[in-house]
Amino acid sequence: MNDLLRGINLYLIGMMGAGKTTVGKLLTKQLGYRFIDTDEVITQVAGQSINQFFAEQGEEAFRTLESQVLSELCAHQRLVVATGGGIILKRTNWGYLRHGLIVWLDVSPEDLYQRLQGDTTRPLLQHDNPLGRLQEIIEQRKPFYAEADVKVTVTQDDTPEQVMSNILELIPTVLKAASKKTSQATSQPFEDEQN
Ligand SMILES: Nc1ncnc2c1ncn2[C@@H]1O[C@H](COP(=O)(O)OP(=O)(O)OP(=O)(O)O)[C@@H](O)[C@H]1O
Ligand SMILES: O=C(O)C1=C[C@@H](O)[C@@H](O)[C@H](O)C1
Ligand SMILES: [Mg+2]
Repeated sequence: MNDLLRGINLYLIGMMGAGKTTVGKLLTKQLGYRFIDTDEVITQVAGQSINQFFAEQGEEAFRTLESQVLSELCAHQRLVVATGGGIILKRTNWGYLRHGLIVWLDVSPEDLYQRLQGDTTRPLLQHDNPLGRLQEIIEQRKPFYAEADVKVTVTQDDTPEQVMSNILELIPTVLKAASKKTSQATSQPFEDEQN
């Protein structure tokens, strides 16, 4: 697997509570990679919690800092990056994410709700109807998440270890498909010349 990945970063995307942090940490052990969480970096850089940041500086300022953090991670290799749930919203972020392999953890709103019940650290869920809010956000974001290289559907019975091993199984299939495309593209001019 490490030979196949050649040190490229893995970017985990998905809704808040999808398991990016939990599964990301498991993946680093398996791959000998380092773990980075963009939300944690933002918290450190800003010197305040995500909730405080949203309340005092607003979501737009958060998104700007999030992009800045992501852009700096591209310079590094062998990282598993757990991204913030909304990282997919900015087009420019996709340019950074595409430096590595993008893995979408797709979890139903009902399962997310179960996991996040009582959690007060996600500002976008401080709402009268958090399940309805989750459903709404997922509907808006699905087309963006679906642009990932790998989609992993996570069911209620999948443990974090199972999710990790599903990801590790899927990665070679996309990497091989990509290298096939590249070799076909580079062999094309040659064939043209012979014709
Ligand atoms: N496969 C799983 N099955 C059951 N619970 C899980 C699974 N993966 C993660 N969890 C639990 O769900 C909660 C959210 O997980 P985690 O913090 O890893 O999500 P996240 O995607 O990093 O969220 P955020 O975007 O808000 O940082 C945690 O309590 C975690 O223990
Ligand atoms: O889904 C979102 O927009 C967010 C998810 C979290 O990871 C944090 O980045 C923040 O709470 C915003
Ligand atoms: Mg997280």
